[in-house]
Amino acid sequence: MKILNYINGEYVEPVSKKWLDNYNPSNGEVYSQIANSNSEDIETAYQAAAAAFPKWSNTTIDERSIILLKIADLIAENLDKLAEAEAKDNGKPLSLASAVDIPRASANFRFFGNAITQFASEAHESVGLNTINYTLRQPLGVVGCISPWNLPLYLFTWKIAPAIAAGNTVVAKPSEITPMTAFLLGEICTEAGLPKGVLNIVHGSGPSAGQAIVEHPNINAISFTGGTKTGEHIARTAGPMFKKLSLELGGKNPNLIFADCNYDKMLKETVRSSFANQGQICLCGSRIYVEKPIYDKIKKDFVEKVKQLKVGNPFDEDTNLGALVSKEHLEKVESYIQLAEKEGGKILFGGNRVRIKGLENGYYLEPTVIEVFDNECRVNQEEIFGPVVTIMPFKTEEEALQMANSVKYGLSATLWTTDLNRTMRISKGIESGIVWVNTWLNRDLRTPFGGMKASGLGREGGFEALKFFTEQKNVCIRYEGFDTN
Ligand SMILES: NC(=O)C1=CN([C@@H]2O[C@H](COP(=O)(O)OP(=O)(O)OC[C@H]3O[C@@H](n4cnc5c(N)ncnc54)[C@H](O)[C@@H]3O)[C@@H](O)[C@H]2O)C=CC1
Ligand SMILES: O=C(O)/C=C/C=C(\O)C(=O)O
Repeated sequence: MKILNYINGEYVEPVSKKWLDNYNPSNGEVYSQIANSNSEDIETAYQAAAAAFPKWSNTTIDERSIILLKIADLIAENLDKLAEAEAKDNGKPLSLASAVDIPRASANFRFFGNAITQFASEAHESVGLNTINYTLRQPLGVVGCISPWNLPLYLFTWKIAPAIAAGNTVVAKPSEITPMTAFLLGEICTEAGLPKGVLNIVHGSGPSAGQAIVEHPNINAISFTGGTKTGEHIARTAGPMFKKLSLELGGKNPNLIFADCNYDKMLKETVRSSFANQGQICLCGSRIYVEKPIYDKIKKDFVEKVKQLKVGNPFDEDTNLGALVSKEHLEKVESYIQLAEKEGGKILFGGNRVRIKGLENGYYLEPTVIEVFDNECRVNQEEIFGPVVTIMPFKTEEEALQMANSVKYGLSATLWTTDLNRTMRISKGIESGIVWVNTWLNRDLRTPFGGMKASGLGREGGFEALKFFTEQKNVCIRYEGFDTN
């Protein structure tokens, strides 16, 4: 099977006629071919997007909204097909793709289809000066959206939906590691009546297709989610071109657990925040810090719960962890487990590959819990992005906050306590864009979403995303007033 580009409303082969292998992580086999696009394909996609822009940017808000809501409906109607495609392409449990990834992709279109009808700009009357200022919020033109492999359709649509809702036209590239659901989205957009050229989906590698989007002189903004190193590289290219940039990058998120927490709830959610999606979510709580009096108890109970997780075929109903996304990624995660041992960490559970009968070449790894004794060790500082968590105790609130903040990242943090004053103090002091208290990955799509420090630039979500995808223009009008004499 061939994964083709979707340009100007048509599925087309890449100009080079070259292809990349697409792997099924659950068995390590190549099961389709991906268009290996280059700058020529990006130029074709750009031309289609540029041609569509004048009409789309003048399409009424109602019409845009109706089309976005239709796309949302069609994603929901195709839930089973899309969830199966996602599980096969990514290795994640089908149950997760069905309950989280695909419903959220639909929700992204529904949310921005509705949000655009409520988006407004400001006016400032200069009283006594016969002057009124009003601020236009105009679409940027052709914009680039580049997304990663961990939540493929979920994050692809999280960018595309606000971009087109705001009247832009788009050249988008999903990850070459998980292109399948973005490929399927093309036909859904056609069926929903999205005019040709409004969304162009180009497949291919980061250094070729991705780089060509970022370098294109007339693609005016880049919305990117992915690794921090790639984000840095994109910023170096796009910054001097004065492109608008939204960067949602890596995390090394602390999970601070205090003795006064609701213990059972905390334990259940901490297992989820550690290992959901095989730990491949930038928001996973990969550093667990526990207040000393309950440290030994949590360590024991947490490990007991983790032992019960089933690593297995993504298509089995009782699978909790599926396969990691690629062989390279599996090896990267394993290298951190080896490093942990060298650094003096203690593997409390896991650390080994799992062989699944009939799927022996799949990329399976045990959920792994590592006790660390030095917050500065590399496994506690660097993003692993896999089913690996560290755990260590703290004595005081000040120490917990200091350890939580002493990494280069600042995406999210989770706090478990029933003390309101402590909640307020820590939420204020913590260096992260998102703080969850007694919950995790609890998402209201209206809220600003993104990180500080090396976790990125700007915020997605709600009106923040619509603001990102529009340019403000202030119009100042002096008028003749009434003669008051
Ligand atoms: N949301 C997150 O926080 C994510 C973090 N990561 C982290 O990044 C590490 C590397 O994973 P990768 O798959 O290599 O992610 P990546 O950051 O390289 O890939 C994300 C997207 O960027 C594209 N890309 C790569 N190089 C590009 C370039 N020069 N110009 C434009 N686009 C480019 C890729 O094709 C993909 O669509 C992971 O091990 C993980 O630690 C990976 C995926 C998501
Ligand atoms: O918007 C969300 O709910 C989650 C986003 C997650 C990522 O951006 C990620 O894991 O990269």
